[in-house]
Amino acid sequence: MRPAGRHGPALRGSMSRRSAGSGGAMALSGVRVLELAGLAPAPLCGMILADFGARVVRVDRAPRSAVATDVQGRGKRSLALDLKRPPGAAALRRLCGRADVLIEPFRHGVMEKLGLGPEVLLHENPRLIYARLTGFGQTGKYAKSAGHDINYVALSGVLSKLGRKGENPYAPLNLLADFAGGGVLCALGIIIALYERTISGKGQVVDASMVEGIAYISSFLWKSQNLGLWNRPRGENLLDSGAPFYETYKTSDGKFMAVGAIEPQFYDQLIKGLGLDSNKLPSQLSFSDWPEMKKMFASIFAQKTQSEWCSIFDGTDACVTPVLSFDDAPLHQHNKQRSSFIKNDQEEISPRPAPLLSRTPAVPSFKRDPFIGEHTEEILLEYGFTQEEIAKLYSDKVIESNKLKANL
Ligand SMILES: C[C@H](CCC[C@H](C)C(=O)SCCNC(=O)CCNC(=O)[C@H](O)C(C)(C)COP(=O)(O)OP(=O)(O)OC[C@H]1O[C@@H](n2cnc3c(N)ncnc32)[C@H](O)[C@@H]1OP(=O)(O)O)[C@H]1CC[C@H]2[C@@H]3[C@H](O)C[C@@H]4C[C@H](O)CC[C@]4(C)[C@H]3C[C@H](O)[C@]12C
Repeated sequence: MRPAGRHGPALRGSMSRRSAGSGGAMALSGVRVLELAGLAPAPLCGMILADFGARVVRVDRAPRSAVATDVQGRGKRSLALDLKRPPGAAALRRLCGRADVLIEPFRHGVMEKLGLGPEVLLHENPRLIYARLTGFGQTGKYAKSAGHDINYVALSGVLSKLGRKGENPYAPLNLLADFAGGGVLCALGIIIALYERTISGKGQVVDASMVEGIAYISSFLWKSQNLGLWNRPRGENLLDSGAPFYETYKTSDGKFMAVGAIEPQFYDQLIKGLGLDSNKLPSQLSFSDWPEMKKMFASIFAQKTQSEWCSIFDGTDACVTPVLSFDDAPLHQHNKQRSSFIKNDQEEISPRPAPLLSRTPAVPSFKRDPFIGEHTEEILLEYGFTQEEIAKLYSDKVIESNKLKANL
């Protein structure tokens, strides 16, 4: 269990609770999703769908792994099922027969080995959206290779653009491939396929490769190659820490300010806020002067606290904002005014689902994440299994239930 947040009730109830009902049904209400338990990308994809109303069942492994690794289980229920046992694979086929979406997070070929490939499941349920979220995609030299976020960002070409002058390329945590190019784009692919199904009545396979996902998201970098924004070495360009007006700077209290004053009219307000005279400075886009300008800005930002700089720049168009910690971000006035962060029943703070729909917004669950196997029986009954069939699956050790722990 994650440490309880240190914040008061201010964040709680800042959104209507799903159990309290929030007027209209959510956009994905009624959509049945089966998410085969994976590491990080697929869990985010499933959580996005659950936040917007889909009924997401996470299919965990039985026998249960010691540690539940899905920290993105919000709004999901858990069924523990051994897919390697034929009755377990048969049970998943039955579940898929009544589902709208299947999300599978394994490397290419695993589902086929289990007898659960698209040919089988789409034959039995032609309306199924079969989403395959992988690092390298279902084909190609690396299709059966292991990998993680950094490998995918590297193969996409994007990693070569990330990092400061003179340093190695740097992957920003596992945000770009796992989440932006993986979980989020896979969810987009599923929604697009669901929309198309309203016209054709047919499902299809979504081949979500994280390499291609992050590459696609970086289209701006590719298509702006001729604008002169990226033709200098890594760390010497406009947006990759080369420019003094697109950088972070340390303040006297050891915190940081983020500066993004790109356009001349905003840059002028930055210079004014720093107490400088633009007539005595080099031109904003004088690349050769950028290193010295950076040193000058750094020495000025070091003279005041983060709060003092906020007093100077808040409300201006200088594009200067405080670099907030995870403790501070939920409490910042702007984020509080928009309820951008929520606190669940376990006092855990996390970001509100985005984007905010005006009429059918996401209403995230505030309950704790499910224990592995917590809803096994409930789900099987809901999907048409009889008590006798469930008892047989239990006795064959194909399924596991964790109901007791949940009731403690
Ligand atoms: C979660 C934290 C953050 C990780 C993010 C990281 C940076 C990433 O990039 S995640 C993205 C990884 N890539 C993909 O998802 C692409 C597609 N998937 C794959 O390529 C592969 O799945 C793989 C490479 C990720 C893993 O390969 P693996 O060989 O393990 O699996 P597959 O080939 O896919 O086959 C799956 C097999 O499993 C069988 N299966 C599946 N479901 C069932 C079922 N229900 N019943 C029975 N069997 C099932 C299936 O049949 C396949 O079997 P075969 O292989 O025989 O065919 C993590 C960061 C740090 C981690 C923690 C840390 O490591 C310490 C602990 C270590 C401990 O071991 C676990 C707990 C930890 C706390 C650990 C927890 C988390 O992982 C982290 C926090």
